[in-house]
Amino acid sequence: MSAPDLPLEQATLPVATPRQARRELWRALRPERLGVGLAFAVLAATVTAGLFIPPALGRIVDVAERSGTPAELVAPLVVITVATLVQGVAGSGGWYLVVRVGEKVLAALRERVLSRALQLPQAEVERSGTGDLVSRVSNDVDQVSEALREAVPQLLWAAFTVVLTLVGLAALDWRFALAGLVSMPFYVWAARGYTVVAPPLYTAERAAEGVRSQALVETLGGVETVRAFLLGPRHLRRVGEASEMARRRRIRTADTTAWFFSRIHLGELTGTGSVLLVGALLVGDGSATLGEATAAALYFIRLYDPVGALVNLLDEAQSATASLRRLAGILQVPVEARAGGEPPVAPRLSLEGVRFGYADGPEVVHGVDLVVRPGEHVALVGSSGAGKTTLAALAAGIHEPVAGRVLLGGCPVADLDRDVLREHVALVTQEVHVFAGTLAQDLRLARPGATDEELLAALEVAGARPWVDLLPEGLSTVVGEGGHPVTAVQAQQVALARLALRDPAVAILDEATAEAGSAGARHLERSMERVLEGRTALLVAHRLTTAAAADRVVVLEHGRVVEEGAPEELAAGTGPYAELWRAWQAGR
Ligand SMILES: Nc1ncnc2c1ncn2[C@@H]1O[C@H](COP(=O)(O)OP(=O)(O)OP(=O)(O)O)[C@@H](O)[C@H]1O
Repeated sequence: MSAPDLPLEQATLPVATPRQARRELWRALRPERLGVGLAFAVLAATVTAGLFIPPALGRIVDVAERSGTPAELVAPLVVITVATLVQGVAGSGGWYLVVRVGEKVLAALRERVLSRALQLPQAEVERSGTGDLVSRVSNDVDQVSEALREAVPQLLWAAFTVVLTLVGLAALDWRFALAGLVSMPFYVWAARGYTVVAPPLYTAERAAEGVRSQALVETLGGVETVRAFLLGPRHLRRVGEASEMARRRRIRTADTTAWFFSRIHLGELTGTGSVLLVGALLVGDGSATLGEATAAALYFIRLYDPVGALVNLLDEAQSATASLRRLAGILQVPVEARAGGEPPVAPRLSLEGVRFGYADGPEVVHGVDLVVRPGEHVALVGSSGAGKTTLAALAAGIHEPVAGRVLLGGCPVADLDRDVLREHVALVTQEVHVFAGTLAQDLRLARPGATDEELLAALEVAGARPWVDLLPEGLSTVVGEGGHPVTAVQAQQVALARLALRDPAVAILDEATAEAGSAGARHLERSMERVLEGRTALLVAHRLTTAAAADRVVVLEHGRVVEEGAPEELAAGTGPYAELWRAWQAGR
């Protein structure tokens, strides 16, 4: 395997524009607008209750200054107690409501992103690498979810507090509000600089994280090949370079954040100084009491926390926005527009002049013509790398040809709705997967409504009954990862049983007999024959006994059909198949 060095800035999936991201967020928020309204109302009530506390404290100062009676303290103390209680109760209620709505919105968004991720055109995933996709559905979802849980409730609380506290200051005396506003230019200066500078930094940071994930996935996913070809140092270097880039970008964003905070502190200093100065002047000329000046200073100090939180949140919001744009980016990738098309009438599969290449790589299938007639079993044979698996994926509509057409019953597969296509054509790849869960759940993935009897019948056809009947809890046995272990042959049989349940007219099978051992392989061959009976089938035959049982054999070499015909005729001839057949016989 040649492992060309990947450029660190490789193509990744698209990132949505801020507008597209807002549209996606709004789409997820819309069904929850009642909840959002209620949460807003409760949060506003909480903040309003808090506004009563500084003037009540101011009143206490005034009473103390003129040595008033203890009875005069009762009213302000009651106000403080009630306001504190309301703040506590309504505050936690509002918080709960916001978090609840946030979770619902996040769930809706995550579901849409995941379902779109599963529909992404294979070519797009090949081009951008699975690491980027994994990083988006893990890191970026985490980032947005953290923001919705923490940042959004705080952001709302902070915004309400700032606005309503300024109203409170103005209610005491408009000059206090004016003094408080002196700090604003510093905040705006900080915030504007940050909102302009930070977004590209965060986007770049996330992109570097995506590249690092990709490098890790490639190294760990292909660990055996990496070891076998002594590619460790090269992969380590690549992971190291990607990590270094992610680290450098993280530090750059952290530096920007530190700058931002220093401007905020300048704002706090100026604002508090101005309010105290105005307070002193107003008390001096008798237009305000000492208590009112105290209340004004308390009001302004109350702003520290929310403004600080806004700063923090601006930081988190920027970061979450970058993640949201990456998630929404997945939603912007057009899924192949399949108009629906007329469902195919006959299970006839034809490939006409099909050409294909992976991502930006060279062409690996060079103009293949192939017809599988209804009910016919055609075996694809050829040496490793000839293009058999690729051709099977093209026939199943997983890849789209760059030229030529794949037709099902005369209808171009590219025009067929995916669900219609899957109903008619099923693909069983070499990498069969037994999903964690009970055996029945695993099988019902193919046909959700199937009864236990139907499941058992399908297992019977796939030749799996002998071992399934011995399972401790039969169909309810948990199989796969963390459950009852299944062998490679058993996993294949489960896949074949799923195929029988799905009951497609056309089956495309990439035979995985390589690791099965010869006894297991013979077992599977019989299972396969039974499952394929009556169906149109295209088989990637790694074992020539499978090819010998087919109606027709197509020999592929270097992405081209070099020979085709009935297996016994070809075996008796002198062409490439006869050569493969003799080598196979000799090697048995
Ligand atoms: N995901 C991929 N990305 C890039 N190139 C690929 C990919 N999969 C296969 N190829 C290349 O396409 C060509 C055909 O490969 P393919 O797997 O279809 O051959 P095959 O005949 O099925 O081989 P095998 O019998 O070993 O499975 C090979 O040159 C291979 O390196």
